[in-house]
Amino acid sequence: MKKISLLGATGSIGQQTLDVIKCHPDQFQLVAMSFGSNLELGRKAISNFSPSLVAVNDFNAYSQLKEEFQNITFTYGAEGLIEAAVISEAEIVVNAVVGSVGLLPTLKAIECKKTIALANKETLVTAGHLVTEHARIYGVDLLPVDSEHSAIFQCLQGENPKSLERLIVTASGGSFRDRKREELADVTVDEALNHPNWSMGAKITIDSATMMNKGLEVIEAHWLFDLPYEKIEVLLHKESIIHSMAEFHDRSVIAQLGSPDMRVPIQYALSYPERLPLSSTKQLNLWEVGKLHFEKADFERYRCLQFAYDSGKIGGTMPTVLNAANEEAVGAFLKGQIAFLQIEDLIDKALTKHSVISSPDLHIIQEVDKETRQFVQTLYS
Ligand SMILES: NC(=O)C1=CN([C@@H]2O[C@H](COP(=O)(O)OP(=O)(O)OC[C@H]3O[C@@H](n4cnc5c(N)ncnc54)[C@H](OP(=O)(O)O)[C@@H]3O)[C@@H](O)[C@H]2O)C=CC1
Ligand SMILES: CC(=O)[C@@H](O)[C@H](O)COP(=O)(O)O
Ligand SMILES: [Mn+2]
Repeated sequence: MKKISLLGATGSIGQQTLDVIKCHPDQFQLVAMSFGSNLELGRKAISNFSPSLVAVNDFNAYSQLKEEFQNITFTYGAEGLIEAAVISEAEIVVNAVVGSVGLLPTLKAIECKKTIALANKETLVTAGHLVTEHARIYGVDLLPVDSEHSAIFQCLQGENPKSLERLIVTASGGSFRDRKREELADVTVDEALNHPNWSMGAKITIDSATMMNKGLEVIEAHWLFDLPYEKIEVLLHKESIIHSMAEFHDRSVIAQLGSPDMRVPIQYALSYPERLPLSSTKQLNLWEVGKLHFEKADFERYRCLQFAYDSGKIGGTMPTVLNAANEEAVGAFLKGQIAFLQIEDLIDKALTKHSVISSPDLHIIQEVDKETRQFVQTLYS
């Protein structure tokens, strides 16, 4: 029985993780969970899984639940999130919170030698060098949940990492893939939230529409698979059937395919190195799909992709700025405070202003994250 602590239980990945746990009660047990403020889903998860510890970010939600479930331990705020990440009963921590708030609990969980099933890509973007170094020092596995990285991880099983030549990360193109840049000036939040293939949380869906999601994933791949940016390519593939590919030095290319369903990579991270059945996911019949399409990524159409490659290559605090500026700009767009194309402009301004600091420690990362958010806020408020 693998005992799991789930950070971000009320989100899109969190809910699908609970679904996987429910399908395999003989394999997985939820011992702790965290969420932000979604009382309804939080309450439901507590009733269904009876974890021994629940961390709630919102104080009112925490107070209410504490009254309702008197045999469960509740904790709240940023400290609470860390308590859930380090709980001694858990051997695996699924990090499914959104944003760089996921960094500290990841580092603390690694220090407690938990296996990390990582959905929260912002953690690796903002401080990939710290997280991977920590994992190496403490001898902890960082298992990818993100579909592209899980695909690559699956393609690499049994292979010698030295023979890996190139990673090909596929991209759906997001909500506006059939529109030209000139047609994006007045797009609405609802239109941007309408992803063609995946049902996901709001922030990642907007990232997918700007293609920042793919940029973040390139940086995530750099850290997870230890490859230089020159060997990581993005390929537009609108069906999201091939989840990514690995090319080896004999020019063999191995791909992982499947119907788009995040429960597959979530379950693989939880069951690794085994595979478990997942009969509720749709079987892939390529005759039903008919054709698969591929296109070269266009860096002028998708400026965020260029920002991400540039920041990743510069390294140091630049990816921290990229991530923090993006989180702020996407948050402002979702609240109707800026237009869609301003997301790119705000990120561009934050990157241009920043003087990079190399090999930053945690304190510097946190300071740069905070300063970047404050700077971006001055640009639209
Ligand atoms: N959704 C997907 O299919 C995929 C997601 N990912 C990545 O996984 C991560 C999660 O994405 P997704 O599930 O879509 O996001 P959601 O927005 O759906 O869920 C985020 C979760 O984090 C919680 N949360 C938000 N802010 C805080 C905070 N300050 N402190 C504690 N908890 C907080 C939310 O709680 P509440 O809602 O209760 O406030 C919720 O449980 C992201 O990094 C994303 O990029 C990667 C691949 C695919
Ligand atoms: C499901 C998943 O892993 C997302 O990150 C997905 O890849 C988003 O789709 P895009 O390819 O449109 O960014
Ligand atoms: Mn992805």
